[in-house]
Amino acid sequence: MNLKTDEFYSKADELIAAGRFIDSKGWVPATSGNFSARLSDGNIAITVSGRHKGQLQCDDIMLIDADGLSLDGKKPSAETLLHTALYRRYPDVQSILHPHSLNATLASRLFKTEVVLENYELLKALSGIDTHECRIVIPIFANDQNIPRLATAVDDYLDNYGAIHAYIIAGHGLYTWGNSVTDTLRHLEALDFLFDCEIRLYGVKQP
Ligand SMILES: CSC[C@@H](O)[C@@H](O)C(=O)COP(=O)(O)O
Ligand SMILES: [Zn+2]
Repeated sequence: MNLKTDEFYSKADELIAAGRFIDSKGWVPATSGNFSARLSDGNIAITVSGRHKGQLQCDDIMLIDADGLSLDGKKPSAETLLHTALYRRYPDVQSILHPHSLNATLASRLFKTEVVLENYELLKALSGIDTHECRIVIPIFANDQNIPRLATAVDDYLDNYGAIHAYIIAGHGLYTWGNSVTDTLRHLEALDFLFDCEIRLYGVKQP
C-alpha cells in the first residue's frame, strides 16, 4: 500500500522550499540540519539522513510513523527522536526545523545554559506573544551523540519548566517548532535575529 498521500507531497514541497530559504541564510552548512512536518494521519514527513538541506528533492523527504519508524525503507534523520518527542508532547505542533546556524552555535558557547530574550519587539513573531514586555528563556542542552538520551534530557526539562519556543544544543544548533512550516520558519528567522542581538551586546559589554 502506498502511504504517501497528496498531503505528504504537499508537506514535502514545503520542507524543500524551507530548506532552500534556510540554506540561503547559511544556516545548514554541509549536510547539517533536519526538518519535518506532521500529517493529519499522525505520520510524519521528515528529511532523509545525510542529504544537503538546501538541495532537497522530493526523494529526500520520507515517511515515518509517530515513533520514528521508517514507513518507506529510507533512513530517517539521525535526530528523528528529537522530532517525535516534540510531536508527542505538543498535539498542536505541525512542523519542526533544526538548523545548525552560526548564531545558535555561538550563543551556546557564550551563554552556556540558556539564552534570555527580553523586551524585544520581534518577540511578537513567536506564537502566543503579543507584547515586547515579556521574557523568554531558550535552554541550552549539552550535545550528545546518544539521541535517545538527549531526547530524555529535553523531555525532563519540559516536564519541569513547561512550554518553550525552542532549544539550543550546545556547539550544535537550534530546534524550533510551530503550527505550520511557515510559522516555524518565522520563529527561526526571529530567533536568529534575537540571538544576533544578544551576541553583539555581549561583545559590547566585555571590558
Ligand atoms: C553534518 S553533521 C550534522 C549531523 O550530525 C546532525 O547533527 C544533523 O543535523 C543532520 O543529520 P541528519 O541525519 O542528516 O538529519
Ligand atoms: Zn544537527
